[in-house]
Amino acid sequence: MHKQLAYVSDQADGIFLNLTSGTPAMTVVSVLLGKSIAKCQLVQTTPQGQLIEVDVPVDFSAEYQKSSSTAIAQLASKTPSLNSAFDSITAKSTVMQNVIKKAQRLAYADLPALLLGESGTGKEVMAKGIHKASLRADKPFKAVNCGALPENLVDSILFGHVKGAFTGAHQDHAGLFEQANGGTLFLDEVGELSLTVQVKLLRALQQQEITKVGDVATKSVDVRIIAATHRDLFKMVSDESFREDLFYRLAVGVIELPSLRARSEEIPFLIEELMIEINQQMKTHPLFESKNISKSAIEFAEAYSWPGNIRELWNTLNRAVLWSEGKEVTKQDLEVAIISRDLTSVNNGEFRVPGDLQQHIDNIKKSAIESAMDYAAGNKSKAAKSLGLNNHQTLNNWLKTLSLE
Ligand SMILES: Nc1ncnc2c1ncn2[C@@H]1O[C@H](COP(=O)(O)OP(=O)(O)OP(=O)(O)O)[C@@H](O)[C@H]1O
Repeated sequence: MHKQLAYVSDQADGIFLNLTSGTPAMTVVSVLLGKSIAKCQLVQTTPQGQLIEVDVPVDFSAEYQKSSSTAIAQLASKTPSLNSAFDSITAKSTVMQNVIKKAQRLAYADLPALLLGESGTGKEVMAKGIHKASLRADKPFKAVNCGALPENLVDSILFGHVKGAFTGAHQDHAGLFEQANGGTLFLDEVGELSLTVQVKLLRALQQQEITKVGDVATKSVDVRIIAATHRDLFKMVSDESFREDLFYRLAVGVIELPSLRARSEEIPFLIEELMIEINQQMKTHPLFESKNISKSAIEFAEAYSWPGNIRELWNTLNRAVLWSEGKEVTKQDLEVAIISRDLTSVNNGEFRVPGDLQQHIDNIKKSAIESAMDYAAGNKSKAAKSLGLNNHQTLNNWLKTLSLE
């Protein structure tokens, strides 16, 4: 439309723009263009089919024209640029880019969101992104792990309490709903909530008000809920361990975070970013030297299944950087650094231990001993103590068996 108008305005003596046709967003674009670039006469159609002139008493300066045309170009483009709120989320694969586009749309809509996905797939970072991209960005973001809420304190943690409500309640306490008022409350692992708490949560969401423990008055709260779970909530609803009414209240905008294996093309980019972060973090350590990672290690990482997803990748890289001997993290360093449940996992029906388990244990021991000896400036008793060993004799045995002497 921008191009068309610019072309027509060169040719014609006068241009009329009818604001009635199209969506409200198109009307806004027409007014902006008509009052700035092409200086059109704005008209609209009456219900009787007549054309009447519209008076829009604004004029845009040349300065504004420049910025408005960028904004118009963005408005008109099919794929709006991604909000910087999601910058910390690596999304190189098509599947992740689509997830972020959905999340961005959801952020603007201010609806409850439900994030599904295996552990470590980035549900919490996504919740933060949605909050930052929303109109609530300058209001609080509070997060709670529902799986870690003690049953006897859950009311107080979520809804708060007044002084004297129970033994130990020495002063009034604002619960998470009140602390997040105006902003977002992230309910992580929502599938872990007991049925009793689910009822209380549902009530707070339905009525948009809370009652503190020990209080009679209610308080209105305006909180956007983003819930997350690695559980199959649909199944939980069908076997009645999760309330259906609460499910439908939370599952308005559902976003599924894909596992890392489902977006393995992203692994090299993630590794690159995580290595920069790890090197940066370790910089303060006096014995640390910056490390890079070999091509074969990256290829190994791309082929590995990462059951713990990005969290596991991050932890494994940290361990590999810490224990690797050279300046480059090798495939073997990475294999050795993979611990976690994969050690006991069954692959293709066969028990599989990635890498050499004894080698892995020896490497950990060697590095720990070397660091302890550095720290103790060669004093074996001090080094043994710092390693948690009972006496330096045990350290001597270790030094011998690991050929460090
Ligand atoms: N796309 C991504 N880009 C970069 N880092 C990411 C990405 N997704 C997740 N991470 C990082 O991976 C780690 C795990 O992410 P997060 O805690 O958000 O996962 P989660 O799905 O909420 O896990 P859980 O279900 O166990 O709570 C964090 O350190 C996070 O910063």
